[in-house]
Amino acid sequence: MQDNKQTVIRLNGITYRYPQGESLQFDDLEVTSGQHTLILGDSGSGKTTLLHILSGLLKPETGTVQIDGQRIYDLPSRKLDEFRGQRIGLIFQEAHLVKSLTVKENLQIAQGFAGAKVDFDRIREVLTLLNLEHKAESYPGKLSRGQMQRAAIARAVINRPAILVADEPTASLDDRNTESVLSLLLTQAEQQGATLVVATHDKRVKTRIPHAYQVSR
Ligand SMILES: Nc1ncnc2c1ncn2[C@@H]1O[C@H](COP(=O)(O)OP(=O)(O)OP(=O)(O)O)[C@@H](O)[C@H]1O
Repeated sequence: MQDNKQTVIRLNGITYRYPQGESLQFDDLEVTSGQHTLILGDSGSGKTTLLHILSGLLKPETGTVQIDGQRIYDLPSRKLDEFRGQRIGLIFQEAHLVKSLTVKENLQIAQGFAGAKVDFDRIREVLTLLNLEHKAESYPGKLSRGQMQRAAIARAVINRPAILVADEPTASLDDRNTESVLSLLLTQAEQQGATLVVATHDKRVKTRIPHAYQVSR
């Protein structure tokens, strides 16, 4: 049911070098709306680096990153932060929820970062979708691992991003939890109209997301 094929991510001529590291080079990539994509590659090949680059967190040494047609590194940093908050939902290995804030407050600040007004109806809706409404007033330290993961997904989707970026979301999960996290990500992406980009080594993920991009050194 894809009614349009707009390009949501376009990477051209990307290279990056960490201080004292070797230069990482990435093939060009184009992802169209709804074309969920796996980022594959050996350990250390640069998958996390690429996710940071396409999310506006790490400026590449060369090349351009376009999200929804916007060259993101042409934006001044405040605008880039706002753009990221609006268009990109990030789910990294550590949940990075603010520990001193409740789950609900974490979602409020995510709305604030995107320059949006706090929308309690939306917060309630997302918490309900992710089966977390009973944890709205809990602090992250009081959540189980699975609840923490769902809270991270809630925060990632709260602003209805065009792109959902997840780094190894199933690492160290058993088959059952892998299946449930994958279903959650895919369902959330479908429901929110987002395109999913997932970096993984996990063979179990490959069967669910056929479009793949290979990172190699
Ligand atoms: N902060 C950093 N400072 C210096 N070098 C780094 C830094 N982060 C990553 N690197 C190096 O950059 C290369 C790519 O790392 P990256 O984390 O992107 O790989 P990856 O494919 O995500 O690996 P893994 O699958 O093991 O998580 C590696 O050689 C790594 O050692």
